[in-house]
Amino acid sequence: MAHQRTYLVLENYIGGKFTPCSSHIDSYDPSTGEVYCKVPDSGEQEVELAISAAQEAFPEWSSKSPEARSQILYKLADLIEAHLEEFAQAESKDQGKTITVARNIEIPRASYNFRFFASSILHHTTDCTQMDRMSCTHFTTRTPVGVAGLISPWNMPLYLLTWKIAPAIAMGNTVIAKPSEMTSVTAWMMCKLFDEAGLPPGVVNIVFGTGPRVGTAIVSHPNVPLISFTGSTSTAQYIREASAPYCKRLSLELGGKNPAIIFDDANLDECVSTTVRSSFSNQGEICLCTSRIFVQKNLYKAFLEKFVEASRKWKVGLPSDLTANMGALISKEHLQKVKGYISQAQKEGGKILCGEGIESLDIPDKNKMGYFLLPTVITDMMDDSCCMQEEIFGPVTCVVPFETEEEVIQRANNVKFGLAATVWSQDVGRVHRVAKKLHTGMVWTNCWLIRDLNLPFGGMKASGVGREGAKDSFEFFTEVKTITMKH
Ligand SMILES: NC(=O)C1=CN([C@@H]2O[C@H](COP(=O)(O)OP(=O)(O)OC[C@H]3O[C@@H](n4cnc5c(N)ncnc54)[C@H](O)[C@@H]3O)[C@@H](O)[C@H]2O)C=CC1
Ligand SMILES: N/C(=C\C=C\C(=O)O)C(=O)O
Repeated sequence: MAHQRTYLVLENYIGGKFTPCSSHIDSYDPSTGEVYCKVPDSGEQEVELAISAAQEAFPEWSSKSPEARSQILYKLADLIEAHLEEFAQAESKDQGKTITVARNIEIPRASYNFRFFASSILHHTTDCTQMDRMSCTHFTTRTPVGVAGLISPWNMPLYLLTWKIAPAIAMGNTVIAKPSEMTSVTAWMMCKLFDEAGLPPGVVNIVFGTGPRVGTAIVSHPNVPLISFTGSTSTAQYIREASAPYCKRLSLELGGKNPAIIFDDANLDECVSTTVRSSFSNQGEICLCTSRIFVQKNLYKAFLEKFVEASRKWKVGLPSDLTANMGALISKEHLQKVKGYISQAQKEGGKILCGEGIESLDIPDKNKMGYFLLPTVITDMMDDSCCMQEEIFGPVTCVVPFETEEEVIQRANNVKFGLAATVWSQDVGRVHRVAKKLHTGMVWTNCWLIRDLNLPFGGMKASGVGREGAKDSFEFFTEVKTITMKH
């Protein structure tokens, strides 16, 4: 008898109920290249139902006290934490990331996102000014905006989705959310917890499917006044155009081409180990990953030697391997795209020092069709080459020398993106000068990716519009009104 394959079949979550979909998209296990899950291929009809459910839930949810909403968010955080291991296993299988990253970083952060905004809404204040000469007091009020459209990517699935859902509902909005069709499993699992957490039906609706069908229907819907999106700059451009007729409020968190600037007085061991991490964490699939490393001439040779040695030790393995530093990339297409950049670099005169084409992968036979790639270090690249200008979003990084502070600032700024940078030096004055002159939304000095969720997260130039964080998300997810009282 022929062996019948069984798949994990996801359902939309609309108005507090799981609703099946008649057609599905194949979702692949990146470590084997095999289909293991079927994701609803929803369209306009499902989006309409979800927006209606969100509109219906809005009056009651938005009039709840912050304390009441906060309790529900805390409960949801507790429930995610109680199921941490199931979420971590599912995220690692669905995305290809290591179980270590899913278990120790991403799922705990998804739970913390709810806890963070559950607390932060209890401490909001609004502005008030006095105008005694006119016998007036002015003050502002803030109210939720309405139905929030939230679209998230595949690189940190639950972590980035909850970073949007938590502030949106904490401030009293209701939600239609669309995770990436490539990584929908943990969002679906989270829906199973909403009822137990006490979230009323319709407050969060999740519609699974592709960008062109579900995403387009959300961003061009007149009853969704606000869109928060994380993903590529090209999709963001489309969203700006599609939403323009409705004057929607947009928060766009996009790609980066993040420089590491390493001066010759930097602590070499620390900057090598952190820059390996910043280049290759999560397979280089984080918008904050370093992909251009500028090293001051006197340190260049020593840095390169140690950096290549450390990159070779950055172990690629199965996502379930506890000793692996890196798992599989998200998809076959993405793997081809990243490899394409490496070939292009060689055509443009680049020299590959380790990784793709130099060493071989050590992966079990049953995973040979998985989307694995070794951490790859390239030198001898011109600043205007593809690999130095475009977002690769994979484990590929370029190392180039520089001589002076002025020169490196100009070269680091010479890309269309402006998300994040790292600066390495023991000269405090220099660190401050350089950080101020970089055209990026975030600068980490002598460290990387240490986050205070209170402070603004986001980029300049093609890296985005708007910021997320305690105060910024409060402002984005609420409508402000100025009231003047004459007395
Ligand atoms: N966090 C980041 O900065 C991310 C950057 N990227 C960059 O984008 C490149 C392409 O990756 P993609 O998966 O194609 O990113 P993408 O921007 O197309 O996908 C992000 C989200 O947008 C949705 N989407 C796609 N088309 C849409 C549309 N027309 N309307 C509304 N939503 C839409 C997707 O379904 C997904 O949920 C990557 O190689 C990487 O360079 C991708 C994902 C995350
Ligand atoms: N937005 C992304 C990463 C965020 C990291 C953080 O909030 O700590 C991304 O990769 O798109």
